[in-house]
Amino acid sequence: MNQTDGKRLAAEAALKYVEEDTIIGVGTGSTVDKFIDALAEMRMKLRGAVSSSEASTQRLRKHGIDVVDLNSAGRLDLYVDGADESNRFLQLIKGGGGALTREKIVASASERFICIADESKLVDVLGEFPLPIEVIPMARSTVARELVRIGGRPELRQNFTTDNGNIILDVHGLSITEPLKLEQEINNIPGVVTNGIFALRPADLLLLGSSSGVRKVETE
Ligand SMILES: O=C[C@H](O)[C@H](O)[C@H](O)COP(=O)(O)O
Repeated sequence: MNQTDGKRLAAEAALKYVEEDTIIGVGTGSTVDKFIDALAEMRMKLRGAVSSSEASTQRLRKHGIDVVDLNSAGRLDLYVDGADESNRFLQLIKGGGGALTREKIVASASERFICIADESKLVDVLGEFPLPIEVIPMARSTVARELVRIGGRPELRQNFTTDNGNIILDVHGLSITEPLKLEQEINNIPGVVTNGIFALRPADLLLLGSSSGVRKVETE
């Protein structure tokens, strides 16, 4: 089984957590694309979806799923999204697709966050995947200098603008042993919109797809 099959299995397994007549929060990425495709079969039973990116919005609409503004949706019961890395506490690195800020907003508006991924995403220590940080363009250099000061090697993501009109710095070389602390520290740098550590709001359940099926990992 390859990574794509693992993603598909996890995405399909998430479907059973979706309740009828609700508005569901939907993340972004290749794993979520599979979830959206699976969600299409129950579109008539959904009230709609709050989307975390323009890409997911387009895909949801293509399947005939109504996309609802978060401001009119109120609090959501469920948010489903992928991740670039997860530790066993379900603290995540996200933002490989650049959608981290809207993802963090929708996750924070949701009672339950189910993360879907293939088994390669589970790691002991976060940080092998370069940490994405969304930055206001005029602050690129000042933010980059601060990131070097805390031990990282920031690289500007080339030819990329976020859905919010900002840039992404991908930070290499961080071994994130205290995710909660680092998430707050980086978010305090002026010019940072948000960073891809999801520790203040970790996932509640991780569904990991692999050749032996779907493994459930819950917070300890
Ligand atoms: O910005 C993108 C998101 O955080 C994705 O959830 C993350 O990059 C994982 O993507 P994929 O499912 O494609 O591995």
